Amino acid sequence: MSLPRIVITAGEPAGIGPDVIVKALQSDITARIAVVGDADLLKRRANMLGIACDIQKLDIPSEVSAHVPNRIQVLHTPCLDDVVPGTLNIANARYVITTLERSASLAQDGVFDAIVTAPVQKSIINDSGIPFSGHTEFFADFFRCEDVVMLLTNQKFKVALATTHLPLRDVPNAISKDGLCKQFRIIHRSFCELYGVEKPRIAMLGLNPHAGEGGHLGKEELDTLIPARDVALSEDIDVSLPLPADTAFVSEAGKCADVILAMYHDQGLPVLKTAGFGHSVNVTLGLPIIRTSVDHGTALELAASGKASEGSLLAAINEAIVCAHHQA
Ligand SMILES: NC(=O)C1=CN([C@@H]2O[C@H](COP(=O)(O)OP(=O)(O)OC[C@H]3O[C@@H](n4cnc5c(N)ncnc54)[C@H](O)[C@@H]3O)[C@@H](O)[C@H]2O)C=CC1
Ligand SMILES: NCC(=O)COP(=O)(O)O
Repeated sequence: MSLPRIVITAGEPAGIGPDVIVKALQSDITARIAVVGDADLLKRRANMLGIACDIQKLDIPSEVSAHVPNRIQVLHTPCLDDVVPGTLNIANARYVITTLERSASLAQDGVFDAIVTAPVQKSIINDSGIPFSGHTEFFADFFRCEDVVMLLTNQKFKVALATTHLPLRDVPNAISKDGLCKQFRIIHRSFCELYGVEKPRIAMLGLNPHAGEGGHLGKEELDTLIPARDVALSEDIDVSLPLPADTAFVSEAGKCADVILAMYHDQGLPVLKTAGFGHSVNVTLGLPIIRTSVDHGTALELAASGKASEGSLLAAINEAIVCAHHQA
């Protein structure tokens, strides 16, 4: 394929999104790259960090050219109010959503092959009156996908989540046999298409301690997880019996698997982030486009300090490039 075309969204303007973008784009990257965000904000943040870079406004998105270190092509989308690094401004919440909508439309129109997102502050978007639980759910809605799967990946683990951004008390009711079956199919198909794995092995974690201890510590394994697995096996999708989550990551079954499916956000992600925070990537499986993201949040306290690492953004851009080549 010709050079993959990547669009990066600039994220929460008061956070470290602009920092990690100007830092990451100092590197040589083999792709066409444009940033959707406020060009003046990026210029100011680069100055604060002492990074000399050429910020070029790009009027026609399809004219995005090959990336050159320290040159940033920007699809200028102005902030709506002042930006003070580290201080959230509710008046800019709508700007953040506009950057997501613009990137999604461009990807939908085939102008870009992949969207890479810098972090947003979910709370300020909600405080502004816009319901928002995450990029994953936003892009699923935008592309009208009933089911998508959040996958985080690094050198050591690939962890998919059966549920994403919801209160812990709502988790058991959000896990259903049909829902799991759809997720198994999405994971299976995506690992074949995006990662070239012929028959992906999915290690499924139990929801309850000791995977329910034969029904004595919770019934979800018997009533929901195992019946969903039976359907998967009948479709030639390789899914394990529910593994006790506390040891799954160090067990042979976990180590041999291509992907571990955790039942909820904080069951899987602390393990993955402990193993590789700063170098992990968040990928949304099941969208009609490629979408990757950083493994971290807005880290407001680090904005404009120069201390935010661009490692995860570089990994997310690289992952998008690899996926784009696999899909070509
Ligand atoms: N992809 C996204 O849009 C994500 C957004 N968030 C949002 O970010 C906000 C803050 O979330 P937190 O839980 O505080 O997580 P956080 O990732 O912003 O911060 C956690 C810790 O990691 C450090 N850290 C984060 N990124 C770093 C980097 N690039 N280099 C060096 N250190 C870094 C921070 O200083 C802090 O100590 C929340 O609103 C959350 O919803 C969180 C995760 C992902
Ligand atoms: N912990 C992952 C996270 O919060 C990022 O989610 P999303 O915004 O990529 O959906």
